[in-house]
Amino acid sequence: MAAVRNLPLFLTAMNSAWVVTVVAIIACGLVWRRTYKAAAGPLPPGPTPVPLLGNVRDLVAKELWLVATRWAKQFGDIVYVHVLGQGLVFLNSPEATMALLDKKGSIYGDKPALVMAGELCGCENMVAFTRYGETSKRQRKLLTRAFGIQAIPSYHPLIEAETHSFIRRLVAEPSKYMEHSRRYAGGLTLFVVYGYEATGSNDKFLNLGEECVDILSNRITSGGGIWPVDIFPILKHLPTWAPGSSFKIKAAAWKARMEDFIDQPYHFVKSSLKSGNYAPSFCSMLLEDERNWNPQFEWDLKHTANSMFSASMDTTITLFCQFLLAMVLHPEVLAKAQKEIDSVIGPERLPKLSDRASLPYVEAILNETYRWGVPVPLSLPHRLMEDDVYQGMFIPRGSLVFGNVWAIMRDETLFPNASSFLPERYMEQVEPALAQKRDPRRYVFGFGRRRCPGIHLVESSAWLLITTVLATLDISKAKDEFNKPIEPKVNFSNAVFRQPDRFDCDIRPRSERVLKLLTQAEGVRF
Ligand code: HEM
Repeated sequence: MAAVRNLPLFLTAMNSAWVVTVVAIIACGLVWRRTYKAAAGPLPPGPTPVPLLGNVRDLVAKELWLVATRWAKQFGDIVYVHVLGQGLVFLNSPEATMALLDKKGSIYGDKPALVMAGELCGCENMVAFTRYGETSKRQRKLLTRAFGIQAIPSYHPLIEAETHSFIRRLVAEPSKYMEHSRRYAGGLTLFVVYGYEATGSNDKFLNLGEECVDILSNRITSGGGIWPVDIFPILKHLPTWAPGSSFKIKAAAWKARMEDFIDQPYHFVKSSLKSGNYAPSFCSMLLEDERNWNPQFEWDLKHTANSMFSASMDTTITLFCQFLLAMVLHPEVLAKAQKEIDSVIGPERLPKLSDRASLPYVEAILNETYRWGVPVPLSLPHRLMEDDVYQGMFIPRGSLVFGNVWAIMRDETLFPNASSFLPERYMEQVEPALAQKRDPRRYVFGFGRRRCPGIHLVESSAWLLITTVLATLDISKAKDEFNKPIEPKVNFSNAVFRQPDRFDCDIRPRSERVLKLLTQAEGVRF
């Protein structure tokens, strides 16, 4: 997906003679490759490519998932396109995603090699960028120990505390809901990962973390993440005085900030551990046994820990904003959920994670928020490590494979009236096999060996977040000067996350009693 966004720009920026030469070389390679591979079966169907450039013109930066889903309707479960010979495969059904990304995870578990983001900007050891192999296996092992389902209850008290702080900030400045959700996601991750409690919105690590997420999302991957040096790695050897080498100077500056963010919070945990004054966290849990303190282990730990901040920010903000939007558009759902919460929890306390089993309608809202909101509609691409064949179709090694979560979550046969927000669909009793197939968690957290390791943390934190919002706040459309409701204008400009751009809404506390409960909860840390 990343490749796609930058290519037209990239091509116009290059010297045209050079482009023609390069394209010709790639085309020869392609022709050879296709002839050679014809025996293995046809490529999966897809829109007709133009000679040499492939499907460059078919790919768009904005809401590519809509285009990919139109292809799914036209060509079926699996669609193949290519850009300058780089294959992109879209898997559009539960069956295709499970058969390939899950069941054949050992050959579909790689990630694309990005010279700029990885090697030059220092992100190559972030979990989401790590190539499949020994490093990624060691990182995943650490993540499973600290974020496996059995570890999550130890984070419950801090999830509750961060949720209450978030609601207090929302009450104080409702129009800044996006900033608050960013602060919530960052604060929760810093605490869970490093045991570091951010102080206010001008906190040093929060600021550094946000600066790095900004560098990553808005600079390194702003045009889609593919730079000329990713296509022609030889460019990395350009001296910094040479024309066209400014990317190297930028990369060096960004890398320095990334390294600060890898090192500084990690040193904080180590010195807190030495002083004996620390809050339990992902790092402290793994560092408590000093026998582990060898260079390899510490290197893995600090890079793994650092990956969590950027991985959790946009996903968490997107999920919250989708939930908020659903409540603005569906007052009947909000009212029904509040009725359930009031009857189960009553007016004397705030919700707790232990209330979960007693609130089936709230559970249905969370399910429907994942499904309707689809936070990462094309998931993140996996790189196929060996040639493969699926239903007689040949998938070349090196293809970037996307699970088209959007197409699955909008499949009318699985979800009648799929574009409507209807939590009731998750209240119906259905056969266990169908319930499993319709469970949005199977898709929205990615696939196979790269599936999101934060899922169990999100399951608790997102549930408490939406339940506490429902219990304490009224949400509705904003009003104009004539007191007429303003329809929220919804636009999705982010290329990877389906994060609604800021929209108008009205958020206010449900009652004086709620404000009192929130004040009482203040200062109760654990
Ligand atoms: C609503 C919240 C979240 C959603 C929807 C989400 C979704 C995803 C998706 C779709 C992927 C790509 C999986 C793939 O390549 O197949 C991913 C990867 C990842 N997520 Fe999450 N995520 C969320 C929150 C979090 C949180 C809170 C953390 C950490 C505390 C986290 C840590 C990661 C990491 C480290 C990866 C990279 C895994 C790898 O490549 O091996 N995520 N997530």
